[in-house]
Parts: sequence; structure tokens; C-alpha cells
Amino acid sequence: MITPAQTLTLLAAVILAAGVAALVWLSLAFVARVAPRASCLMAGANAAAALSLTLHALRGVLPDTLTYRAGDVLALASFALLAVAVSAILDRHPTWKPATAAVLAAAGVLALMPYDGDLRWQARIVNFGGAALTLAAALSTWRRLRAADGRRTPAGLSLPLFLIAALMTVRGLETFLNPGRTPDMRLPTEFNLAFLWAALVLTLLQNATLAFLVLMRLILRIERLLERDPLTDTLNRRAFDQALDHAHAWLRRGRGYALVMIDMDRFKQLNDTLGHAAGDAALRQMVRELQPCLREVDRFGRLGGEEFCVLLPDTDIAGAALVAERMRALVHATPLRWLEQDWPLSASFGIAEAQRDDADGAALLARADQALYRAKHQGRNVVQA
Ligand SMILES: Nc1nc2c(ncn2[C@@H]2O[C@H](COP(=O)(O)OP(=O)(O)OP(=O)(O)O)[C@@H](O)[C@H]2O)c(=O)[nH]1
Repeated sequence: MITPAQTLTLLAAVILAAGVAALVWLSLAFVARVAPRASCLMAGANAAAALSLTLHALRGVLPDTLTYRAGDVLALASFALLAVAVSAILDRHPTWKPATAAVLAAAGVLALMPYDGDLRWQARIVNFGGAALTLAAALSTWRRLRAADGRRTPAGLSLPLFLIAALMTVRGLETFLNPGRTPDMRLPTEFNLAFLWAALVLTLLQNATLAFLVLMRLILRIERLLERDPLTDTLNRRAFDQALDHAHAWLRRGRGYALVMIDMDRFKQLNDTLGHAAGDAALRQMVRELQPCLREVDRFGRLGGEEFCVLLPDTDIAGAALVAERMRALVHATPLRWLEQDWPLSASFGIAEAQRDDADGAALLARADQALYRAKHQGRNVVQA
């Protein structure tokens, strides 16, 4: 036998969970300054949910317009804010339009409907509307996480959103199965008890998963900043050395690799004539042009100044020569366009293949550097082994 106290206690627990979650997200936004926009949106989604459920619990106590109409619009707003928050977490540019349009349309329809007697159609609009908004958010989360490198942010993290969409659908469908009953979460029914338990668990789970996603994306961003050269977005020296150590460790297990060392020609002259900004633009242009020559497994690093190096796993000297020659031709083919004038660009290349008796990656780097030195002495704009 289910008592009204049971459903009311559970309803209070869901309100409390959403309220606490709102406060945690607010402190993430304003105290820790972690993903402020997404955190504010999540705080808003939880606060709207807590307020809407509170109004639901106070039906018959406060004026009906407040507890019914405003409560329903707030419930829809909480799902819309959740959908926008998810897009802010995933893209950092939240998409407001579809969610806002859905809430405005639903609020318009609710405003026209009479709130007396049978409230099943109002409940269907809120539940199916909420389910649709959450399903859209779940699908975009799943697609985005699947497209990303999913080792630390697997697509399964979208599961709580799918479950919330399913829960709201079930609640909407229940109004068809029990046509005689006014939809009220406080009624002591088995369905309400199960629904409120599920709502409590999913509120906690969804907030925890999205907080994990926010923190994981922050960590990935910091890691990226730590390993990238800010001007060209290639690996910085430290990250490239690590990649080199890694490749050299694999050499002992039978997987070879080669290096292509790249140095822009007469770069000082370019800087002195057109200025440092033009030099920077030339470096960025060269990197942009060379990226398409590389495979996903290749590592492109800036060793310093105008000197770069590409690490090519599973590649011998003939393969490295082919890649380097393609790169040389590309750099030479496109001059730097600067202040309405063209400045011819070229680079010299030194290549070397890892040998089993190379003590470490630095030994191979030294050989590639010697080859580059020979390329410069041959008159530049050539590849040397
Ligand atoms: N614009 C710009 N210049 C840089 C950067 N880092 C190093 N340089 C400049 O790159 C120039 C390198 O000059 P050098 O080492 O003489 O080489 P080079 O003029 O290319 O001569 P060769 O390599 O022999 O063809 C120096 O003038 C550095 O100040 C950078 O990030 N941006």
C-alpha cells in the first residue's frame, strides 16, 4: 500500500537534488570559473526543474495560475535549458533557437488551454515536449562524442539523457493508459512512485555525467595547450621529444620510423624586409600547406624558430624522401602574399631513417639535422638524406 507521504517525500527529494545541483553548477560558474556559460545554463535547468516541481507540490495551496500554468512552462523551460547547456558543453557556442522556439510554441498553446478539470493534454504537451527536447540533446551528444576521440569521453555518457527522454515519454503515454486519472505526481500510485524514483536517480546521474564532461573537456583543452606551439598549432618541442621517445621505444619492437627536418630558407631576410608579422604569417602558411601531406599517425612539431620536424611512423628512407619532396614542392609553389606583394618561399629538408643501433631518438634527430645542413649547403630548396 503506497501512502501519499511516500510520493511527497520522493518529490521533495527530487526537488532537493535539483536545487543542490543548481547551487553546485552556480559555484562552478562563479567561484571556480569552470565553463561559466555551460555551468550557468545547467544551474538554470536545475533551478527551473526544482521550481516547477515545487509549484506542482503546492497545487491547491498557492493560486492555480501559478502552480499549473507557470509550473508547466517552467518544466518545459528546464528541458530547453538542459538542451542548450548540452550544446554549450559540446560546442562552446550554444544553439538557442530550436529550444527557445519549442518552449515559446508550447507556452503559447498552454496559455490558450483552460486549466480546469481534465489536465491530461497539458501534461502530454509538457511530457512529450520535454522528451523531444531531451532526445534531441541526447542524439547530438551521442553523435559528437562518437566523432571525438572517445577514449576518455565515450559516447555512452549520453545514456542518462536518452533515459530522461524515455522517462518523459512513458509519463506522457501513461495519460493515455489511465484516461480517468488527473496527472498528479503526488497521488500515491505505483506509477508515480516508480517515476519519482527514476527521476531522482536520473537527476543525479545526468548532473554527474555532464559535470564529468565539462571537466574532461577542460582537461583535454589544458593538455592541448600544454603540448602545442601557440603560433603554428604544431607540437611544441617538449611534446615532439615525447613522441620521438615513444617512436624509438617501438623501434625495439620492430616498428621503424623516419624523420623529416624542415627549415625555411632565408627567413631572416624575410623578417628584416617585411617585418616579424610577415615572418609569422609565412610560418603559419607553411604549416597549413604541409598538414594535408601527413597521415593521422604522423607527428608535426616545431623545434624552434623556423625549424620544424615531422615524425613518420612505419616509414623508411624512400618513403620519407617522397613525403619531403612533396612538401618541398608545395612550399615553393605558393609565395607569401603580404601587403599586395608576393614573397617567394622555400624550405630545405633533411631526412633520416631510424636504425637499430641508434641509441635514442636524439641520435636520429642529429642525423636529420646533418642532412638538413647539407641541403642548405647545396643551395637550399632541396631534400637531402
Ligand atoms: N617571424 C618570426 N621569426 C622568427 C621566429 N623564430 C625565429 N625567427 C627568426 O628566424 C630567423 C632565422 O634566421 P637564420 O637562422 O639566420 O636562418 P635563415 O635566414 O632562414 O637562413 P637559412 O636557414 O640559412 O636559409 C631569425 O631572424 C629569427 O629571429 C618566429 O616565431 N617568428
